[in-house]
Amino acid sequence: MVYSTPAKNNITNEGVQLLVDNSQLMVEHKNSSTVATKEIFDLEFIYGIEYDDEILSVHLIEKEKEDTKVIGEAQKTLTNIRPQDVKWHLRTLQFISVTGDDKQSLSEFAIQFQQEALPHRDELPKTRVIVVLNPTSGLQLATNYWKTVVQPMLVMGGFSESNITKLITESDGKTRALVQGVAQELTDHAIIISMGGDGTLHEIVNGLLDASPHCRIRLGVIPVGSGNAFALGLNIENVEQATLKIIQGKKEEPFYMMDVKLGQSHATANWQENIEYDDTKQPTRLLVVMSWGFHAQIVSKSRYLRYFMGNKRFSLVAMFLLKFLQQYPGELVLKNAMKYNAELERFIDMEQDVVLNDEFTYFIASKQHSLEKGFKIAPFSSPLKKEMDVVLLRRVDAETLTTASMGAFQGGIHVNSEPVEYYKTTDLLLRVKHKAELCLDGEIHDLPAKGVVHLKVIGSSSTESNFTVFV
Ligand SMILES: Nc1ncnc2c1ncn2[C@@H]1O[C@H](COP(=O)(O)OP(=O)(O)OP(=O)(O)O)[C@@H](O)[C@H]1O
Repeated sequence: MVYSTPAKNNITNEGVQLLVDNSQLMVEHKNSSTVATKEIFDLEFIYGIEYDDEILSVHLIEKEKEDTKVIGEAQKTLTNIRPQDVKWHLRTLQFISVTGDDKQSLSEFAIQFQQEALPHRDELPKTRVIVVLNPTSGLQLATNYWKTVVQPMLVMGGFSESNITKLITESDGKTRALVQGVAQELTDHAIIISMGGDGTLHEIVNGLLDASPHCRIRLGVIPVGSGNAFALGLNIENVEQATLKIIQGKKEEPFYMMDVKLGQSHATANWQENIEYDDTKQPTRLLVVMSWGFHAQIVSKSRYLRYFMGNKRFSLVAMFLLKFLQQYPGELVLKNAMKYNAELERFIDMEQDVVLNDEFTYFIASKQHSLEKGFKIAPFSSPLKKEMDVVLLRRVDAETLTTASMGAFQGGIHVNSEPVEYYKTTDLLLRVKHKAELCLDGEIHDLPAKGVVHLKVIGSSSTESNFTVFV
């Protein structure tokens, strides 16, 4: 529906015509010349609309101009190939009526405009919000983002300050128990917001599942970590956009994770049927990745560079590991698998279990398409789909692995090249020959020789749990 009103810019006093059409707000400037210039704002970027004291305020997020510095193809290396961050900022437009007679028109416009742009606005003041903030994630900007962006947006969007509780995470896995405690007291439709990276989200989701509250819980993911793979999997790239999704509440979906069990099997035949699982450990569900070999080594060796180097640390450690490239012997079983066929550009059902007994150079099982911004290692993976994606390379040299990694940084084109094997599965078993380090959602775990890792895809909404994520 199209509706409009005359108004004046509250700061410049310039006369304008406000018009909403086709999910856009148009502000037509009535200059002294006969030609009116127009500014257009998509309603999807609006997080607050107020009509107060006869002033209409429209709060929105806006993309800043991108730095257009382009690196030529030939100059691209693993250390300079990462994409630049696109910055966003908050902006407020303010309008008043032109004459006393127009007041009615402006206030009616405001009501209609709010109903269209923010249809869930009336539910927000009574909604309970728990923000779990990790001040140490990524470049340690979470606290600053909370004060300058997230909290002001939530309140302006309609949440009540008295219904928002902020919890600060604790180190060494203690956040999981903290969230478990909080989740037990939550009522239906409460929102839990993760303000951290994937490690923080991992603890929050595991804590929620431990509590298994019988009410519906809604998860908001605000990426302030280094990788932010889960947020990227939902195409959420920045703090402003993530907060907007929670306020607008347009779409919420259940998501899928990988339930992981660790064990050991010394059996020579039929080892998959003879695994001794370590039942002393708490259940663990992965939201992002299980890796072994080259990738797990990058994560392991770059752990202590987190605060100093941002994501460049991964490239630096990768360059070093490529010089001393190792192969990792093991046995892999993928059940209900599909394999990517680059020529057909689709996955093909495998009639039988995929069984590989070989030396692996690179191995990841991922629920997300990108492990960090730009690094699209499993291009068709999604947290909203029932499969995990497995990307592997066997017995390759450093040059082949470098080419594949560069392909992942170029939109995921590596999956079209011969040495890269790309599968989808719901059930995976891996037995390593030698003692190994595994990366489980960014944390390093030791596996003994003949150690087994078993991954199964599970959903966030089931008989035991019921939670969704804002998408
Ligand atoms: N208050 C705290 N002090 C020190 N460390 C903390 C604190 N709270 C959480 N941590 C640690 O932060 C780590 C998780 O960080 P998180 O994953 O959110 O950020 P990141 O590693 O920068 O991002 P990503 O996982 O997306 O790459 C965990 O190791 C956890 O123990």
